[in-house]
Amino acid sequence: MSTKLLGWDDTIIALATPPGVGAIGVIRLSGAKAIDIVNDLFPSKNLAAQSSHTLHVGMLTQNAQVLDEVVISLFKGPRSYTGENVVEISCHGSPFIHQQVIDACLQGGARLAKPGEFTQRAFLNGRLDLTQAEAVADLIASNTAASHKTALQNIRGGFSSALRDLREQLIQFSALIELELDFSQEDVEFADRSKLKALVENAMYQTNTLLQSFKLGNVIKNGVTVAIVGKPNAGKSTLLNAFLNEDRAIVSEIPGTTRDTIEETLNIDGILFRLIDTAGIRAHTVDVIESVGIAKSYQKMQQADIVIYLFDVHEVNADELNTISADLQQQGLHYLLVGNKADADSNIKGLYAAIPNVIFISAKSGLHLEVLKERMVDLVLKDTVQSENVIVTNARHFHALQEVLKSLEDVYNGLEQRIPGDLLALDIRRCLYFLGEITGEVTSDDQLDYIFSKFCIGK
Ligand SMILES: Nc1nc2c(c(=O)[nH]1)N(C=O)[C@@H](CNc1ccc(C(=O)N[C@@H](CCC(=O)O)C(=O)O)cc1)CN2
Ligand SMILES: Nc1nc2c(ncn2[C@@H]2O[C@H](COP(=O)(O)OP(=O)(O)OP(=O)(O)O)[C@@H](O)[C@H]2O)c(=O)[nH]1
Ligand SMILES: [K+]
Ligand SMILES: [Mg+2]
Repeated sequence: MSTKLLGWDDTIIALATPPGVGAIGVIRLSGAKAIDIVNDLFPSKNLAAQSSHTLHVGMLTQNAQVLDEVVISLFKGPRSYTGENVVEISCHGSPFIHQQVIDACLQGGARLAKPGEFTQRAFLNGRLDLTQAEAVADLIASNTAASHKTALQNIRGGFSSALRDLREQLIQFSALIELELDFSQEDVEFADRSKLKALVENAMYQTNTLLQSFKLGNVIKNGVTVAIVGKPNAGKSTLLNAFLNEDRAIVSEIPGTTRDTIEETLNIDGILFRLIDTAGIRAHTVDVIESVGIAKSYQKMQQADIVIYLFDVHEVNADELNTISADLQQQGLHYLLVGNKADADSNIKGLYAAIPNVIFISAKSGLHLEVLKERMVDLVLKDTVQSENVIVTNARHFHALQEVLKSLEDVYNGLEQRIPGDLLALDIRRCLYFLGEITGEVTSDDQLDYIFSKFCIGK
């Protein structure tokens, strides 16, 4: 594996716990000199002589000056997270102490770790494959039970093993083709082409399943943006507040109350919705700030995964609603038409007959809010594959899998057209190459640096 990385032999150091005051702060070192560097600051014991996975309490001391009373954890390579010597220093939770301890180690020969560098080393030492390393970053960023679950599943190698299955099928295919190539002089078709076809079809099916899981994966990882749009006074801000169960946005009977967009998150059934309350849209306004706000409403609407078009049931007729509906549809938006203020006596029945998909609510009283939530979840899950299996959550993996599928299609077409085995072997190799790109078997240093740079420092 790559050893060209600059500073690969260095011993690195970083604060592993969040900066700022906590009860305890953990400073982590990894590298060949980690134990020696800390040992020089730890007079009460010879750490180099201690076994791996042991704890040691004592004073951390530099130039006869005590820095802190600490607990030292020893992990001797290769039995550690990174596969190198790892030492963790648990200090008292003062940023001042952390800085002093880190400075003392820097003077002893360590250097500050780059973001993700501990995990990068774990990867380079074969402790994790790339999908598992990326899942570590996802786990840290996870903010719903679902995103936590998929990240943890991927750290344990769920996605890797799905790829391994795929890989084995392709290798089996290659082997059959190679066999044929060995006998090519005799001009025989050794490999049973219908068997080959079945193998490729199965691989295509598996790749497709993984690709289709990405839509759900993306939802799980990044959430769903929901723009609440409509005319002034439709009750958009009231609806946002009802969703959040708090007075987040200003509500008033004055049209044009909301000027700028307001964004808040809401977890419904494990899906993270990013709700955006927008300025009410009206055709004619002389107010400059309001018209800027309206422009922004349109922009948020275009970018949203889901649009809630909210209207006051007393202020709209069926014709107008049909026009609005057609307009949203034409823009290719996923939208829900929601009639608000259905609490008071109203013309609901007429509207309902006109447009059966309308959801009637009262944002003010909370009437049918649960129905709306259900419809939002339905809309998200509508075209997603429900699966207990592996879910692709990473755009990099998704794009590589698309390349895998393309190569498989080439193989399939090649079989149909009875192209020679050596050409088929090339397509298969390309396929294996893209699979290897996902797990990190074939990657450039630049690509790795890019992936790990998105981690936080100390990870
Ligand atoms: N204190 C601490 N907690 C942590 C981490 C860490 O680095 N330090 N981790 C960092 O993400 C996670 C745990 N990951 C780890 C993975 C492997 C090993 C390790 O020492 N593995 C050895 C020994 C196993 C054994 O003896 O049972 C090995 O696999 O050989 C340690 C932590 C979460 N909690
Ligand atoms: N009766 C009734 N009144 C409501 C309901 N929802 C909102 N309102 C009232 O409608 C008025 C406008 O509500 P807002 O939430 O400020 O409306 P908005 O769509 O955010 O308005 P702008 O920000 O100005 O575009 C307020 O007086 C609310 O109390 C409802 O379900 N029933
Ligand atoms: K208003
Ligand atoms: Mg408002």
